Amino acid sequence: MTKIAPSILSADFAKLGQEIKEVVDGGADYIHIDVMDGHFVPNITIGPLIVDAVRPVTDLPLDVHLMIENAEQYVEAFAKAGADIITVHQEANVHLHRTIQLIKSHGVKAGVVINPATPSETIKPILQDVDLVLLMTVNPGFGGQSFIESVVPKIQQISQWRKELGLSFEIEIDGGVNKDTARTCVEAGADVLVAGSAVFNKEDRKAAIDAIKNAY
Ligand SMILES: O=C(CO)[C@H](O)[C@H](O)COP(=O)(O)O
Ligand SMILES: [Co+2]
Repeated sequence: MTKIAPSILSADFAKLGQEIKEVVDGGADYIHIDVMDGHFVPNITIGPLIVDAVRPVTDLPLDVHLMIENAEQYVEAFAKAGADIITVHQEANVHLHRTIQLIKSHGVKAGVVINPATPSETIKPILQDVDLVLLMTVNPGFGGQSFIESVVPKIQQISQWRKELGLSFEIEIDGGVNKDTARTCVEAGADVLVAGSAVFNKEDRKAAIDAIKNAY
């Protein structure tokens, strides 16, 4: 069963707890939290303080997507705040293997992320060490962008390598996922779909989640 991870980037932050409860009740599997630093991406969003604040709201896994430089400096704070999964960008982590091991040392699942223009080959050496691979289908930084179709062959490639290497990491897709693009992702091998605007920009969150789930 493919999982849905609503991204709180498109939620109303003035009532974040209530917003999260609505997607939990609506059938969400993970809560996706987009952390941006204004350096790696041209936007600033959430820090460990907010992760700590939402931790008591739900028992669902908190899936923390770090779009930041110097991620290793902040891993401990996000782990202590209650992250269950921490993903870091290949493009922003020169010592990627070290950062992945650091995340795991805190008892948190570790994932690697690549941007749409980054080739899959750049993460092949780390596949055996990760719990999750996140493929961006938009350029990171903002919600509400259009799905970049040319990433689909990378989903197929990562799925094929997972099979050939006998690995069991999850494949997550992030950016422009909605009821029209979900099926392509799932057919290519996705296990987890992040959806921000397609869920939080709709009045009825359960109906929005169901519409995505019913599309594949
Ligand atoms: O990482 C992200 C942006 O960098 C977000 O998770 C993503 O864009 C979700 O928003 P939407 O579903 O509206 O595209
Ligand atoms: Co994200």
